[in-house]
Amino acid sequence: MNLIEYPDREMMMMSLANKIAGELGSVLRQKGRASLCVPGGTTPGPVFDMLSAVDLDWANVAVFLNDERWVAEDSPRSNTRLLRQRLLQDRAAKAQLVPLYAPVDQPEDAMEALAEGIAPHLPISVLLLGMGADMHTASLFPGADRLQEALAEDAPTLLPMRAPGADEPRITLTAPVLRDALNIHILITGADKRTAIERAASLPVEEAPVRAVLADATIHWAE
Ligand SMILES: O=C(O)[C@H](O)[C@@H](O)[C@H](O)[C@H](O)COP(=O)(O)O
Repeated sequence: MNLIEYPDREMMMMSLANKIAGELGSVLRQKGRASLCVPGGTTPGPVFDMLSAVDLDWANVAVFLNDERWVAEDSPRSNTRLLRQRLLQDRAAKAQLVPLYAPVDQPEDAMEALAEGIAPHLPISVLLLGMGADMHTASLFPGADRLQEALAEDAPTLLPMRAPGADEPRITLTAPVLRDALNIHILITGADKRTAIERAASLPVEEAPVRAVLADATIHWAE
């Protein structure tokens, strides 16, 4: 497992923001455009703040979430809201936000249209993921209703997901789409998540969905 341990969170966030900016810059130089796929949740905010100030050709960067909670965009639980507030600011305000949410009742009602929006931006140039202590990543939760479908090699780009560990219905990128990313980073903090990711390496993917991306990922950890 490729895990980098940092002396503290601030150094980790700075170093990761630099790494992501470097990888985006190199894809932009090669292809003229790039995509950045990021998690919501409580951990990545400081990386977003630092990235938003970086001098990059943001106008040619498509930004989208790993997964979204099916709540209105003004809900404090909305990952899209977090993206708008913390990443799509300053220089990064020029980036193109590709939605993973639409104001309809259920994720099923918007899934096809949202997947069509994502398709032109695949494969993902830089993928940043979070992880829960239950070893879920994106909304690939252990025990989720459509986990098997989302782990399949021929999974569609997006799937709706409902899980005991999730408060609301979700929509998520599926395992093959995540795994195809050119650069994969997992950002975790705290002793619980360190233990969890180490356990994940020896568990079946159905019990530890993060395992679907582990082989190709760099894990960034600080206490
Ligand atoms: O919408 C979400 O919840 C995320 O995208 C999810 O996969 C997240 O990365 C983990 O749950 C970790 O969340 P924390 O950083 O809040 O622990």
